[in-house]
Amino acid sequence: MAERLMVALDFPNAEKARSLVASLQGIPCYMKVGMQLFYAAGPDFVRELKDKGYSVFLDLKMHDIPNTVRGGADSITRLGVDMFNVHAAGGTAMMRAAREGAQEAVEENSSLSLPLIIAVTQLTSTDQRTMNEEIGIQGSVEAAVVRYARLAEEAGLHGVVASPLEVQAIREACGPDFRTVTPGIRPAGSSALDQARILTPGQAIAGGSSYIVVGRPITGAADPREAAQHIIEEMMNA
Ligand SMILES: O=C(O)c1cc(=O)[nH]c(=O)n1[C@@H]1O[C@H](COP(=O)(O)O)[C@@H](O)[C@H]1O
Repeated sequence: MAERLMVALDFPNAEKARSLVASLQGIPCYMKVGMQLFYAAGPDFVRELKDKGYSVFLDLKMHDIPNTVRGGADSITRLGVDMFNVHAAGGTAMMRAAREGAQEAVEENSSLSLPLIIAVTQLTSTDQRTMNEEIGIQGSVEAAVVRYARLAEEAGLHGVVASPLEVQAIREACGPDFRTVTPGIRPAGSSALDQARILTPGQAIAGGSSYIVVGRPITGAADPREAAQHIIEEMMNA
């Protein structure tokens, strides 16, 4: 079950991230490297995690013209990561380009395997009002997420990032093999902070999430190891 927990290493430097990783030693969770850590510590830290045996999700949320995303996906795949993401809002041509870039890297290097390529739908910090009034997408968040999920599937991607609240609708639209990666996870009693569409770890797993992404409830805990173990227990009992 711990393999379905992705810990978001949102830290300003390698030293702080390394210390959190050390505190979780022996727990076979996925490690997620996002913009803050990657822009500071770069590819070397990703390789360090791979050398330690971790599965790595490189969360850089690419959103650019297809040619640029194809190149980005090629470079990311050469780092040997297990998963990376792009924004579904970039459209199917961009998502296809991400897949092609990753495939080209694998074809040129037989030691690599194709990473899971995942499309971000609506950020879990976005609520209904923001989506309708600011972003300008009408209808429910669930409908918008499902529409993006269908586009991602059509483009040959392996799954989506969404809130656990939308997992059932995504599964109905895209089937059981299509991965759902769900941030917006808050253990009972912990603060939502900037997240808008949240569920507990147990609710997310019971609802069918393939992976749950957890950052501050672990990284900001007084005892991160205990917090992670608690979450894994809750996942197992779900
Ligand atoms: O792609 C992501 O990982 C992501 C997408 C999304 O819609 N919402 C979201 O919170 N995330 C990431 O998931 C993590 C959630 O962290 P916490 O809110 O601290 O648990 C952060 O690293 C976010 O960048």
